[in-house]
Amino acid sequence: MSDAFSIPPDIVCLADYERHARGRLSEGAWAYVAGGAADETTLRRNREAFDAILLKGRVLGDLGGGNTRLVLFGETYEHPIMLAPVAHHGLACPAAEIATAVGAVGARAGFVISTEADTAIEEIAAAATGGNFWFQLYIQHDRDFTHALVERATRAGAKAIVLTADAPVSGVRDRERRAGVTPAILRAPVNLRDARPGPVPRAGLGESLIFNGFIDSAARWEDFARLRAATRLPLLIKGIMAPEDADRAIGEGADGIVVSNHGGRVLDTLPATMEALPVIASAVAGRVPVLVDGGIRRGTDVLKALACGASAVMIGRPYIHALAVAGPAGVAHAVQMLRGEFEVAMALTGCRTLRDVSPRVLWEATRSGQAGSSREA
Ligand SMILES: Cc1cc2nc3c(=O)[nH]c(=O)nc-3n(C[C@H](O)[C@H](O)[C@H](O)COP(=O)(O)O)c2cc1C
Ligand SMILES: CC(C)CC(=O)C(=O)O
Repeated sequence: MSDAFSIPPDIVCLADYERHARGRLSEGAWAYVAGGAADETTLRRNREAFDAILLKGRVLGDLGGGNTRLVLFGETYEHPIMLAPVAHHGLACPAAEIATAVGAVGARAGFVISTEADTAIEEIAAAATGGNFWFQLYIQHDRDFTHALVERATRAGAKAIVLTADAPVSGVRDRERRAGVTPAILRAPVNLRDARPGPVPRAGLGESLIFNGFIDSAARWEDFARLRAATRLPLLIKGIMAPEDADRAIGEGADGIVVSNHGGRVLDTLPATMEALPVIASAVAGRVPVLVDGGIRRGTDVLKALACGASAVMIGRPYIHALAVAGPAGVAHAVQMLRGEFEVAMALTGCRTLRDVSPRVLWEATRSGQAGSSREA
């Protein structure tokens, strides 16, 4: 019998964690974690886009002394794989974000704590000692509280703030509704306990719910400007899917952007992030680091993302699966496997360090758009 913290022996890749996790989570929790918006077109596409890109194998290069190290916002990371902000780790593991933080430190992975974490920021920070964590921000109706939250994360040692901008309203979550998921399956977000609640939007038959309530308190560019003025930490915007928004983000003082469609969970029929990345990286043209997430499941995906202009990648669902199956050891193991696969992919495409990763590792005919990596020669 395996207990919660032992790694099942048949796990050799991230898909194996997914298979095991499905058997461990309730039907509702599975629908919440695995699901995407509406018909899940974007969710599927995130994967398909990676598979459509082919690599160019290279031989007999001198790869001695290689490594996967990078510097991001002044901090050194051993590899470019980070844990994306994911709400409510308590769904997957009783120790919630504490377990994730321990696993992240073990695997030397940067960890982005969600605003909707199930654990106090300070407690997660204590568990993350020795590693780097960032804080993901959802701007709350109560703007003063929002700024106090950023201040808290800063005091706790966050190395960057990631403003998630792509979910001002919730996506159309058919899978969750079919599974009968209600907010009751989630713990109340502990870090938001002291926020002044906004008005509860209500709409009668024939009235607009979104435009009669939700959208009024949604974050805007003015909020970003206020945040920019209030924090000295590196500030990134997550959820950029248009080159125009990337350009504006940089113009407004963003230190980095995350090309993300929220794992296909918000607006269905957005392109895959790997379809958008080359276009956006080209518009950014090396002015700030570009990160990407969505559908990364193999080391070859990490290589493709970096070749298309990303400085680093984030994974979401895969580490939640690992957390559900094997707690902190699972998180560390999942990242370690992905990093190992990435190193194999680097070696077999002739890359000694991340500087060598460029569009040249991609088979020409399968490259979409033009990548604008600052590493490109
Ligand atoms: C269960 C779940 C909860 C999420 N919660 C958040 C969140 O609180 N904040 C956020 O910015 N993104 C959130 N995301 C999106 C992730 O940060 C990330 O963009 C996405 O999971 C990447 O795709 P992947 O799961 O295919 O790796 C969540 C994703 C999942 C699956
Ligand atoms: C609590 C939610 C807003 C978290 C989220 O971003 C998601 O479920 O995708």
